[in-house]
Amino acid sequence: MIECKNVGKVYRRGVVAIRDMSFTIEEGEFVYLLGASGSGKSTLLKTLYRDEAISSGTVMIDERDISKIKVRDLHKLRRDIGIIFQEYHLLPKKTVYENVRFALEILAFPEEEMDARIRQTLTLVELADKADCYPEELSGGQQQRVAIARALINEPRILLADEPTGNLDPRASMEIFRLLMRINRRGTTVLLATHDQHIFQRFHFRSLTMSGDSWLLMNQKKQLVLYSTIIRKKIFILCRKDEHA
Ligand SMILES: Nc1ncnc2c1ncn2[C@@H]1O[C@H](COP(=O)(O)OP(=O)(O)OP(=O)(O)O)[C@@H](O)[C@H]1O
Repeated sequence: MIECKNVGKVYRRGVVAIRDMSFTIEEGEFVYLLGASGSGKSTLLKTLYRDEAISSGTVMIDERDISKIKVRDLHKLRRDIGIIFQEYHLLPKKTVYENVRFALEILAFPEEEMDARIRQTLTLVELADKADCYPEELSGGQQQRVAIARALINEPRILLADEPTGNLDPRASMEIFRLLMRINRRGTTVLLATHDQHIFQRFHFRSLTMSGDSWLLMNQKKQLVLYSTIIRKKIFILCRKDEHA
């Protein structure tokens, strides 16, 4: 479970990226963070990964206050969290297989179990047949899937996805969204930051309407499937497990 209480983040020069944000995300949820450019989505994901320290409030992950984790113990937190970005950050001189293997080497994963784990993960992201290719031989969507495989290789309980489709065309984006949903159905909590509201239409949601302080999203049976709260003009949308199309 992820619990943020009154979280604030102020960068140098006094730039306020997050102001007094509170929410809870249960294990296994699929959470969309929808918001305009500059609304603080990336900052929020970075604070959950402890890549950025928060300025105020508390972030608890599985009842651990992550601000209190010592730098030398950060790897323990990050073992439970995978992260992907708009850019794929693959090693260009390593094959798909080697890129994913490298992540396991860093984690000092048992050598004898590596091959099975890598093959299994490449199968999950539907890249088993590309194991020997180099990144430059892959499409953008395929490169992102390598990045996803690398992020999932240690079977983290949480996957943070920061605009993973930002460089992709609609079709490749759709494949990535579907893959993230599949990963979520296997039990991984997914936080997806995007400013792409069209994904909801593409996933056959019926309407996204404004009601008072909240956005409501109905499916084709007019059931409420998403809700959101507007936090200081920033849109924050939660989608509960198994409720997406
Ligand atoms: N390292 C940094 N130093 C100073 N200010 C920063 C830093 N990173 C982000 N900001 C500022 O914090 C605010 C939120 O930025 P952030 O990148 O979190 O937004 P975002 O919602 O992810 O935007 P986008 O959709 O464009 O990626 C912006 O005003 C940005 O300029």
